[in-house]
Amino acid sequence: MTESVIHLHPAGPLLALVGNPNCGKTALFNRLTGSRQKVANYAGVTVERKEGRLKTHAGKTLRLLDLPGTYSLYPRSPDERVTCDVLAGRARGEKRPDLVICVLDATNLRRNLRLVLAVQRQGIPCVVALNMADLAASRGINIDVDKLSKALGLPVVRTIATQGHGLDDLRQLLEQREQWPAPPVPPGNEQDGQDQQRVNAILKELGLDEQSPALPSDKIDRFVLHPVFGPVLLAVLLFLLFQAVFSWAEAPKDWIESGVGWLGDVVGSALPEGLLKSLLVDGVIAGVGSVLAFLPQILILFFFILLLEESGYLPRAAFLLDRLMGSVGLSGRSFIPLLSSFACAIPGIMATRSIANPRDRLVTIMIAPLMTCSARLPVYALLIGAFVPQREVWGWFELQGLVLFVLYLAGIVGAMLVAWILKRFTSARQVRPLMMELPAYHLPHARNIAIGLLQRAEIFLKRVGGIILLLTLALWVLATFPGAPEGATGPAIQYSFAGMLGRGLEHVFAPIGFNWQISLALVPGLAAREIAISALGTVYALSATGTDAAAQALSPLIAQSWSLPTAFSLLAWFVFAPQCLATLAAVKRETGGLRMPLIMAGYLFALAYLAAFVTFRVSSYLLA
Ligand SMILES: Nc1nc2c(ncn2[C@@H]2O[C@H](COP(=O)(O)OP(=O)(O)OP(=O)(O)O)[C@@H](O)[C@H]2O)c(=O)[nH]1
Ligand SMILES: [Mg+2]
Repeated sequence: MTESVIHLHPAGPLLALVGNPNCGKTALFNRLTGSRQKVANYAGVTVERKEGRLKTHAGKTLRLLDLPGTYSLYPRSPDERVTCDVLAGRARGEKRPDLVICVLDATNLRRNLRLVLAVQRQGIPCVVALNMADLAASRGINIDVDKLSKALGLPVVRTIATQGHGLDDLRQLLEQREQWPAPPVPPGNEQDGQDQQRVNAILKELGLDEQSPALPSDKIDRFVLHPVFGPVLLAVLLFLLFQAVFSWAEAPKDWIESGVGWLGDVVGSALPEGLLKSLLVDGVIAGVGSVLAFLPQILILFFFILLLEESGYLPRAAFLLDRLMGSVGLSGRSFIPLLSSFACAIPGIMATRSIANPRDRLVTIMIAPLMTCSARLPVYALLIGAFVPQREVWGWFELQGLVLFVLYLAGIVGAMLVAWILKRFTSARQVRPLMMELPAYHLPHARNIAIGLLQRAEIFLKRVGGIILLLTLALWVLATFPGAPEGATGPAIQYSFAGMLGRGLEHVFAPIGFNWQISLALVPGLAAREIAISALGTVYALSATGTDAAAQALSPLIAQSWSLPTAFSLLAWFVFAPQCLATLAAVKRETGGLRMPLIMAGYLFALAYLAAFVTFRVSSYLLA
């Protein structure tokens, strides 16, 4: 079937930011449009085109595109392809840009200028933003803007995107269409070596052709990338992270829990016995409130992730792990997508677009959900809080943090095993050296970290107030109706739809030690992992007999009613189970079909059941 596409472009000129990875395009984009797209100190942060609007002083609106970074216009990976397609006018539903803003990293003109020449050759009007002017100056690189402008035949503006310097000049340039020059087209083509000669000539003219001196970053790297100290440092960093997730979160978590408990008491005693009270106390407060308590832990996790991202450490870690990942048929390239998956598998799966090799990309997508995403954290924290005693081992390790570390490790080891097995089934990988840029180290800006944390809190609270609330309420309805028959003895929930469903599922899950409450909570938990917690909160609140039906903290409740093997088995289940529909949808989008998400769901469920079964049996035997 042939397909015809009608392009409907919004009116007005279209501008696009183009440049090498990590030169500050998104930082500029955010400043110019007031957006809050992700900025971080490694190559390959932006992997799709993002549109923003820029208001001119005259009141006109210009559309501005932020694009993935690229080294050349010969794309090697799906993210680079996005940029090349936009420049060639091949992007779906998008016209060719009317103006390209070439963003240059002033500290590395040699590499950055080549892309400018390639863009010029596309024949699109072009202006240059000479970004990272502060870093260049601090390294003693002085660039004569007028000379550069003359040499290229293009207007050049010096900018510092992080501080907003030079943006007024840039805006002025963007506002006056008359000033957008059709670029002089350089001779030859991108690959015939002429460009490199021209770049050399330009650098010579600017007096920048000598080697740059050793940088502070290089000195730091001698330690960070050291074959022995490097991995030790990485292990220590990760280990500290998990310790902090428990020890720092303790106090704020207690506050939230007692706040939720207090609210439950107040609402419970203010309302008369009845459906409304049950809805608010058992459904909203006991259910959703039990998830809310995990906000501090999530923020601490993200605090560390943001620090790693902003400092420039991430690509170094990728470098350190390249060998290790090579042994299971992956490369260090997969490290950043996998690490992003600790936040959430979806951006992780998107980030695989920067992997050039299609097979590596697919394998990385398939194992990304095994990385412990932040939605698992509440589940782990709940069970660890309930079953693992708070005490120190070997002097100063918190046992709870240690168990959490082991759970994260289990996910990683599982992922590596799966990658290794997939290697057996797919054609051999050509071994290529890892080519990855190591950006200069930055001290993370407190403001950026604060904004990042606020965004995370917002995402979490929106989830709590959105899908988690919705599904918990749906569960409350199912667990409340139909009511108990005359003369019933047990709590009403046993006679409800949810009770019946739970009892039915219990047959499936009994071999791995799950009771009917857990089996039931896993159903809404398919949509998102934390919902299993709010569902347990509601189910236990509704199961509570007697008069003290006020919202009780979930943790002591399950500590009383579950056996230790059941808790371990549920943890093992959550390490593997694909309890997240949004991830499967993302896999469908990125692989272009239902095949991969179905295979993924199948293998993950099988693995989860197996792991939970073994865990349950072995721990029951050992603890008997
Ligand atoms: N010192 C300094 N840092 C900057 C400047 N502009 C951006 N940065 C930092 O450089 C890093 C990369 O910025 P991004 O905006 O994410 O870069 P990008 O070009 O969008 O990168 P990709 O999306 O990976 O292609 C971040 O850590 C920014 O904070 C600047 O002018 N000066
Ligand atoms: Mg970007």
